[in-house]
Amino acid sequence: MSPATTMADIKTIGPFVVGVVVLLGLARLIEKVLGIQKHSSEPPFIPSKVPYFGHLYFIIRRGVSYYAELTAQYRKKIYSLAMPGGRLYVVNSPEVIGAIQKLPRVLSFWFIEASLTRNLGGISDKANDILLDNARGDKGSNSLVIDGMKATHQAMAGEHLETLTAQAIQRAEKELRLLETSGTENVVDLWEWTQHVFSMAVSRAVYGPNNPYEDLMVERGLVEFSDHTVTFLTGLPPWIFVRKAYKARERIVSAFHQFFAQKSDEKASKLVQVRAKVLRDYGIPEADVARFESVNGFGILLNLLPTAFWTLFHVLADAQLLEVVREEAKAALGSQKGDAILGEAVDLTAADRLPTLSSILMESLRYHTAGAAVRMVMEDHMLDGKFLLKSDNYVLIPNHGAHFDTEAWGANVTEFDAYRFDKRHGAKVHPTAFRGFGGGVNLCPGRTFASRIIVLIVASLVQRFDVEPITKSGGWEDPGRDETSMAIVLARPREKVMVMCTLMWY
Ligand code: HEM
Repeated sequence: MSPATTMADIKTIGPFVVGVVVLLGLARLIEKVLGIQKHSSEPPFIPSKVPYFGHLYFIIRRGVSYYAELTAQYRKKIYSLAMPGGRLYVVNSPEVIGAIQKLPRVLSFWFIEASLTRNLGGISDKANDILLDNARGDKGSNSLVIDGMKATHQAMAGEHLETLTAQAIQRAEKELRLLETSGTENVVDLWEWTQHVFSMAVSRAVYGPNNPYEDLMVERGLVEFSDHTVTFLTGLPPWIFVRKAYKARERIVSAFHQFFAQKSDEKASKLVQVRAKVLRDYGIPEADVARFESVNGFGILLNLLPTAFWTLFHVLADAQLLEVVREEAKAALGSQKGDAILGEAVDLTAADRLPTLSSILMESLRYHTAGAAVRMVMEDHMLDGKFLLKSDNYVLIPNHGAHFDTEAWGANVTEFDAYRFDKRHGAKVHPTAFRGFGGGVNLCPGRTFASRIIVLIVASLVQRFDVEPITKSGGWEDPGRDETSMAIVLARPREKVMVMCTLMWY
């Protein structure tokens, strides 16, 4: 290197280095003045290269992969990250998750659900005050969120579950028939198709004959809206920062305004009726009832769609597995041409006789996990007598930690094992290591409904169609994972999967 080049380098790099040193010094000073007071009993604090702002910066830039990296590097069951305004406790071990699940009121999900609805749904101040009243649980055991959850669990069980399942598969059957009648060979984008079929099936079952999601703009609008969840939650005006998503939300809200104004809820499922009743009993203004329902779309649809996609993809992409599933489907639904039709006559208990498909569904949830559960610490608490959690901070449970824990899942934890959840293959599932449907009191009330319709619809599809990939290699190719959505617990496919569907019976 010549002396001239060295001088030039020093001239350019010099001010940069000075700038970095000044910024680091400033950050250290800010940390000293504004930083949190750490307690020795709190979970160990992970250092950051950049004081005060470092962890926050990497969380915003890298999302869940940042926690995965820290977990691999420090190997802690639970650790703390100091950040502006507080700390984040990150949990990685099924054992600690078990302790957290026993404390739903101290480590609350319901409080978070109540706090987020204002910005997400754009509800009025009056509705927000009612929603937050006793959300901390210090005025007895009733609140809008808790009573709404109780009603939801009841409306998703027993005879209501049967009705929901029957209506969902009948609506899916319409889409399968469309595929049958639009030619013997059809080119389909598998992710687009799966989203449409399952969105129609679930929303028809939930909202009845006047289902607002039958409008394609409303159906697609939910994804546009949910993809900008984080911006909505910041409280920044969405009509300026995420205009398209804001318009999509308002379109959904307006569709639900019309839905309730026309009393379509009276023809909808028990779930819609009881949720609207709880809101009205608590005095929520009618205009806000539609806004609450626009956010409910997140819970009933967004996780279900990628679960259905990955279940279908793994069955189709493995010829041996496909044969096993076809045999199973024949035995469960019947072997005659008409038996795989999901009409009124279909026996819903067939869903319980599809163990390989059910195992593939669960393994899809484990393997493609991308999200995290969040809890608010409502009061200072010594977790399991070992770790002090300070009030008004968040606990984060990135599902990846539990789903890829070698102690819980064994040496093949990084492989997709279709039979991992199949009891006939000796499956023994660790009670808190599987987070696909959450756990404890916050266990997903829609899990049986979602699992049943996915296995029944996939079973019917593979009995009626040959599905071949359209790729250069001619074989199935992994579409990769899109983990950008903060609203869901598993990844969506990153690349398109184009397929040719050929009807088998004609
Ligand atoms: C494959 C589809 C689904 C998946 C993977 C899924 C996943 C989950 C997960 C992981 C949680 C726990 C969240 C946490 O603990 O932080 C949850 C809770 C919930 N899910 Fe689902 N869900 C699915 C379908 C549904 C459906 C169809 C409904 C419709 C009723 C639903 C309604 C709910 C509700 C209301 C909760 C909150 C429960 C509570 O806080 O007590 N889910 N779901």
